[in-house]
Amino acid sequence: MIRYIDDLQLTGKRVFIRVDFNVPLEGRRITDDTRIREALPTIRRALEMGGKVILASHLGRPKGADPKLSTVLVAEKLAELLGGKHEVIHADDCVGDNVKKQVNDLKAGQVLLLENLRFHKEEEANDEAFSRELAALADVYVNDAFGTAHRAHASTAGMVPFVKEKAAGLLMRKEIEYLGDKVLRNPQKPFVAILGGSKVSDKIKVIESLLPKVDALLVGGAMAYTFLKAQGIEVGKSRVEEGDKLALAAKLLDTAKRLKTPLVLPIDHIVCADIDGKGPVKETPDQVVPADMMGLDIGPKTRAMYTQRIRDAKTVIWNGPMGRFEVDKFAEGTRSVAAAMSINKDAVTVIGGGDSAAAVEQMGYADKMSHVSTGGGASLEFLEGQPLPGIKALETK
Ligand SMILES: Nc1ncnc2c1ncn2[C@@H]1O[C@H](COP(=O)(O)OP(=O)(O)O)[C@@H](O)[C@H]1O
Ligand SMILES: O=C(OP(=O)(O)O)[C@H](O)COP(=O)(O)O
Repeated sequence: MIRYIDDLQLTGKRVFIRVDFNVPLEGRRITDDTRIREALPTIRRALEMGGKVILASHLGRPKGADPKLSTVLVAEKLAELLGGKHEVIHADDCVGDNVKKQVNDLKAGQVLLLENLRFHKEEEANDEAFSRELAALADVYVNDAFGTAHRAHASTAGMVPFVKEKAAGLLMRKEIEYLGDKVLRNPQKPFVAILGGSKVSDKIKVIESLLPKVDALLVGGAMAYTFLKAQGIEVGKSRVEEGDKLALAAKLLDTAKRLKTPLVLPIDHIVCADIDGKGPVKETPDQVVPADMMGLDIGPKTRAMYTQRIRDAKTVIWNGPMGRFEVDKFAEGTRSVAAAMSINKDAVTVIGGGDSAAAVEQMGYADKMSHVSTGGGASLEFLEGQPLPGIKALETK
């Protein structure tokens, strides 16, 4: 059983909230603040409940203390997003006497954001002494960092047993509710999964786990070419995972056949000799990619077929773009899937993080989905059916 923040008494208590503020940066600019905005409900709730709020996150993958990856930038953005109603104090470390003093001095309504947890290598090593130091800052532990829940680190797992009370935050609750309850455990039928992106090897477990549950699995992106080649179809210069991945794709096609679950592949493509779309771009009449070309997006017939499947579904989960969407000429497949999902108001529509979440955000469809996960790797591992360490650590008997 997992308790949620609303189940606790927070008045006057030191509430340590593990958030995922690992936001994309360009120099000193945060290019997407979604993860900060998604943590606001939990932060506000903890403040309303009278807690002394301590926030902790990693940012990037620093080797030791790296000023370019200081959470100070995030503190500024957070203060702005809180509408100037709460003072956000930045601590220049995440453990030590200074931080302890800052925690003790916290006043009602103030928020303390700790320095990047990964400035200490002990965070990723899940070191016990470091975990105890973090735990010593808190009366209550709240995990709202779904995006990092697949990591067993000090702040997501190690420290939890050393804090008196523990609970999940509101974002964590939303992620578990959509990805777990509404998709994995109790999907309304027809249930359609759409998988794209580039690597079959990264998504193999998700495909295996979803095949017995879905009514159809639609494949797009570079991954489709590994499946087509495994069936002996000419794919030209398209990106393919060779060797044992072809055998793996063939095995998955067999599994789908045995389960009588349609594993649907593109029936036409947008092709070009150049991955960035320099040179002529063509539509193929069928599944075959010309020898000197690459398949870079699904074609119009495939778009229509996938749109129809999505239109008839009651649950849709999508992970991975349908083509090289970063180049406008190859973005139509990804856009049409996003559009079809956004129009189907009768369905639960869930985007499984990563590139597809970035694509729907960029294309303006994000607020039309039932849920857009804040986790890339985490949502994939969740959909594989694995218990995530950050969620497991919250379980009570
Ligand atoms: N047909 C294709 N050919 C080459 N690259 C592709 C193709 N389809 C998708 N991609 C690229 O795959 C990348 C995403 O792959 P991946 O990392 O597996 O997805 P995700 O991050 O959603 O899990 C994107 O950069 C996209 O441009
Ligand atoms: O951004 C994250 O993962 P994601 O890019 O897979 O969504 C998380 O913050 C985890 O970061 P990590 O992959 O450096 O452990």
